[in-house]
Amino acid sequence: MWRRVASLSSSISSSFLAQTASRLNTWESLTTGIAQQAKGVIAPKEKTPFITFVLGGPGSGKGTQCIKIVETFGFAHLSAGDLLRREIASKSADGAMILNTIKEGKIVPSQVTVKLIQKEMELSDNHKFLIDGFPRTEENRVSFEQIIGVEPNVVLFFDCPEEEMVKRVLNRNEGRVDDNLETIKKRLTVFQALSLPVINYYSEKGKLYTIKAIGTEDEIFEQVRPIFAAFEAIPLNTRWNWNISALVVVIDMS
Ligand SMILES: Nc1ncnc2c1ncn2[C@@H]1O[C@H](COP(=O)(O)OP(=O)(O)OP(=O)(O)O)[C@@H](O)[C@H]1O
Ligand SMILES: Nc1ccn([C@H]2C[C@H](O)[C@@H](COP(=O)(O)O)O2)c(=O)n1
Ligand SMILES: [Mg+2]
Repeated sequence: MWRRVASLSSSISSSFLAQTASRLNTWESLTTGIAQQAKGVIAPKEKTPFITFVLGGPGSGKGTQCIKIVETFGFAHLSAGDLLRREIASKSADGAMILNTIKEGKIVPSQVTVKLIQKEMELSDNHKFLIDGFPRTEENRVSFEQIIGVEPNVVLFFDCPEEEMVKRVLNRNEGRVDDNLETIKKRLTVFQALSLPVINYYSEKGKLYTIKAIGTEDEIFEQVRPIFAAFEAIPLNTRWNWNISALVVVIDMS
């Protein structure tokens, strides 16, 4: 089990180390569910998680492209909207509140959504996550950082004209309660007001990859493919989080 974190460089700031140690501890806590399933045998995650946030307006093609990324690059796909819809279907305590929020085109309180994402991450054997439709707001973003304790490695933004998004959503035909003109208008307003600031935040951090989300599904995927191919090409020992692997030694005390 991972127990201690030791510095290789005296020039590393204590706050950096505290942040790094906190991230490792959080990832260790994410393994708890798996460890419990393994009947007391503690099984640490062997790899640092690689997190991709998938952003874009309603109908921009996030879910469609996530399926292709999963097929090609082996990510686990966690759709925030699907997790919320599952809560509604299971008639959980939050189900009615979530249904009303989605019908109104509004955003569900962050703690509810982040807890659902956290549970899925804990249960997954994968370490590469596509988190689709999240974070939709600054509150979502901060809540994820506080509860999960990690930041995304990559943020994809599917940039699509509004008329095209409306057309796609109205043609989707999956029986979604929010696929109607009235709710779509509200969702587009929420996207402009609350989601664009998150996209700008990641742009300033240098993590944003903007995809022109018009054309065929395959044409769009050809813009997505090189982003992940580039990460695949990075050598294993430096791939996921160079600052952690380069500066910190984790001593195995098991
Ligand atoms: N490039 C494309 N051209 C035409 N239609 C597309 C394209 N990509 C996806 N679609 C279709 O548009 C609809 C919306 O796509 P999708 O569900 O992937 O969007 P989304 O971004 O996940 O939307 P939401 O945020 O509402 O979940 C679907 O019916 C899908 O089949
Ligand atoms: N972070 C999120 C993601 C989704 N929701 C709610 C509100 C959305 O309109 C709806 C559908 O999501 P989608 O399937 O389009 O990604 O789910 C939210 O409140 N917070
Ligand atoms: Mg979707």
